Amino acid sequence: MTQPRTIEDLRSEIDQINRDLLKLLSQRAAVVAQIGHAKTQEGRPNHYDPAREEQQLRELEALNPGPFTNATVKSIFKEIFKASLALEESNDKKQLLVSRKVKKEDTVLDIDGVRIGGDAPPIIIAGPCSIESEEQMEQTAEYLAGKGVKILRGGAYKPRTSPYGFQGMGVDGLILGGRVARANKMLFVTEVMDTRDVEVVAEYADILQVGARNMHNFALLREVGRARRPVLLKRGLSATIEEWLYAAEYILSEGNNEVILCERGIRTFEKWTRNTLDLSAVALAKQETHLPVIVDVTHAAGRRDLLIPLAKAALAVGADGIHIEVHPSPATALSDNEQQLDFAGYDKFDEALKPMMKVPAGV
Ligand SMILES: C=C(O[C@@H]1C=C(C(=O)O)C=C[C@H]1O)C(=O)O
Repeated sequence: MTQPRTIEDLRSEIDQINRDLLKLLSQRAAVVAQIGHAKTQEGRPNHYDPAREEQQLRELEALNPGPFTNATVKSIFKEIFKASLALEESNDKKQLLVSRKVKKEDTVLDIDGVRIGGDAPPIIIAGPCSIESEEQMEQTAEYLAGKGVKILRGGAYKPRTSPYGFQGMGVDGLILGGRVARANKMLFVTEVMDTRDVEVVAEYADILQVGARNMHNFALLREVGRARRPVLLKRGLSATIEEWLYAAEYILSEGNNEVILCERGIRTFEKWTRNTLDLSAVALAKQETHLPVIVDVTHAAGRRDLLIPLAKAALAVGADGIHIEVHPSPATALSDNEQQLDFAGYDKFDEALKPMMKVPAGV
């Protein structure tokens, strides 16, 4: 008669089984990583394959010798699949061109001597929401240049909620914006909304803006990725940080490394501000990527009284610059009346921000 085995003895057998299981799990993970790599090479954006998982679960069910129920076996393997998928995706992320894991040092843009990102002092991008007239653009550019602003903004193509709202001056606006910026030794940034316009916008603008509503327009992202102009990429209204960074990846993957990320507030349940400024996204984007990150305080707040505190907060968390709308007469502006600053308002903004503008961002 054999003696019943002691608990200690049985536990040491379990310990050995654990070691074997761990070895097998690690072997499995190594194979999963290879599959993940192959998927990335094939350009498959989605690593999750529910059909493949389902097939494995069916086979395991058929083979299950017990004593665990099928439901238990399935839930254990589902955990393994989940961990495997996470592994595949994190390996994949390590290879993202936007990632600090790929490029440790900050990307510093130098656009005709205007430096953005890294150790450069924070920059201001300012100008009206829409380009409306010669007088409006000349007055604004002259005023802002006098304040030391190096980058003039102004929309020639406007993504308006209503198709009947003012849609922008189009090519005439581009010509005007470019000319006025140059006359005041400024750079000109303007939004491009359509792949068909990238070429003409790039002809007149120094920086191409992809707006929040187009952050998921992958054809446009690829097209600006092929343009030889830096790109200002706004975060989408409801985009996660990950989606925003993937949008930037589209641009870099086409060979254009000059991307400035712009947080502009996201849609939340809050009604007292137009959007909710997500400062953690700024800090995270700085941490996860090597790209310059700026904050559009105008669209984040949607109201003038918050522009100064939000801009200060943005710089405090490491933003490389601020984007703000300024108009000679906001009350008569063709868009965004509630949120653009007039010149007196900008004087106050400039004064309030001055102490934070000299030091490099991110300290
Ligand atoms: C490893 C793969 O990727 C994922 C992980 C799976 C797994 O761990 O078995 C199965 C399907 C995918 O969701 C694969 O597609 O085979």
